[in-house]
Amino acid sequence: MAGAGLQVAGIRLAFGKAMVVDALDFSVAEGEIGCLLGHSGCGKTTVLRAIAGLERILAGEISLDGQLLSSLYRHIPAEARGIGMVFQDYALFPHLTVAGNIGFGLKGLAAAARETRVGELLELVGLAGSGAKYPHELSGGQQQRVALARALAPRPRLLLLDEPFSNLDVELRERLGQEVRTILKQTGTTALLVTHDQHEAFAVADKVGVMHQGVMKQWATPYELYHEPADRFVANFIGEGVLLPGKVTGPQCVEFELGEICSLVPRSCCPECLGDGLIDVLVRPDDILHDDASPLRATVLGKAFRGAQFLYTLGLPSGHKLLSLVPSHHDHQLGEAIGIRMEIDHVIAFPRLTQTQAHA
Ligand SMILES: Nc1ncnc2c1ncn2[C@@H]1O[C@H](COP(=O)(O)OP(=O)(O)OP(=O)(O)O)[C@@H](O)[C@H]1O
Repeated sequence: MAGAGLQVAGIRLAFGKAMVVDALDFSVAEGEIGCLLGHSGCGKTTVLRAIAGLERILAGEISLDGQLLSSLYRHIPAEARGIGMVFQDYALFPHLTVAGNIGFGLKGLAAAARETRVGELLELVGLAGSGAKYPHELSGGQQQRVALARALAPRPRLLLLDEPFSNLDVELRERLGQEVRTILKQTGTTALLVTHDQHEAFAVADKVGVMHQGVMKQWATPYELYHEPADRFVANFIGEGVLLPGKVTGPQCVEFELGEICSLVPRSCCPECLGDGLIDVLVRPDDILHDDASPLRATVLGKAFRGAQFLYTLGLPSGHKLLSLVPSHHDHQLGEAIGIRMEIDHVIAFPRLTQTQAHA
């Protein structure tokens, strides 16, 4: 169906005189999982609430499956949008059993059909046999599965998940994130997740939007965000890495302290686009390999143990720092000089900021 899924086009939201979100665009195709990712206060929840129909927009449009839900002149009430929600605090009814909670939104169904649907959902979220329990008898992770089942029961056109795992410990968060993705894919549910946790966004979503101060910096797949960040903000926000000063030396080549790389150079860094050819090259920890035979040396300034690997902070002769992921059996001491080699597949670089831009 044309226009199936969620379309958010140029929306603006404000509280009083304070503009919170402006000119925000993105779309989530039918059956796809989208995610809004950003620091606290960047406006993620406000956008989610606008889509749910809990906030009015001042400009732009929100449509679902081709139906206009919100504009300056139109506001379909939340309860008529066919949208399900899962919140951080589960928001289960404590006096209802698990089955009662899941069946809550199915009042229109005959008792037998309701019971069948509740049974399907209990099965789907791995809680078959727990229908007669009360929420307080369940763990946090189980309660969140009940909340998910309750939201999915009426077969919503769109499911919104607001920081759904943030009350859970890290390990469970990761596992439940994977499970929720599997369940949403199994049921073909179109969904939008809000989180400030990058790992969660990458584990659950097909497309992730990085938001900053109410603006969408980039809406892309996790792979593209990591390997083709649209700007410095996204490059710094997603993953780890450092920017090293360099220079464009040809249509496809850049040179910096670690040597010369000739590969596809970002369009914004083409020689004709830059007066002085000065750029900053992004170097990720996985771009730097430890190699004793390499003439390129760096000093170990710091190291963080990550189980299979160490994340080394290395000092270059120029004084610039680098990060490198090194297998953890290479246990070097602070202050030791080690050989390194770069293995950069494609260049991520940004035009060097002028002094005014850098201080803005
Ligand atoms: N009801 C409100 N009245 C006034 N200002 C609000 C209201 N709700 C949110 N804000 C402000 O709008 C901005 C965006 O808030 P929002 O909750 O959308 O951010 P967020 O990215 O979801 O943050 P968090 O991850 O902390 O929930 C913040 O500056 C916040 O203080």
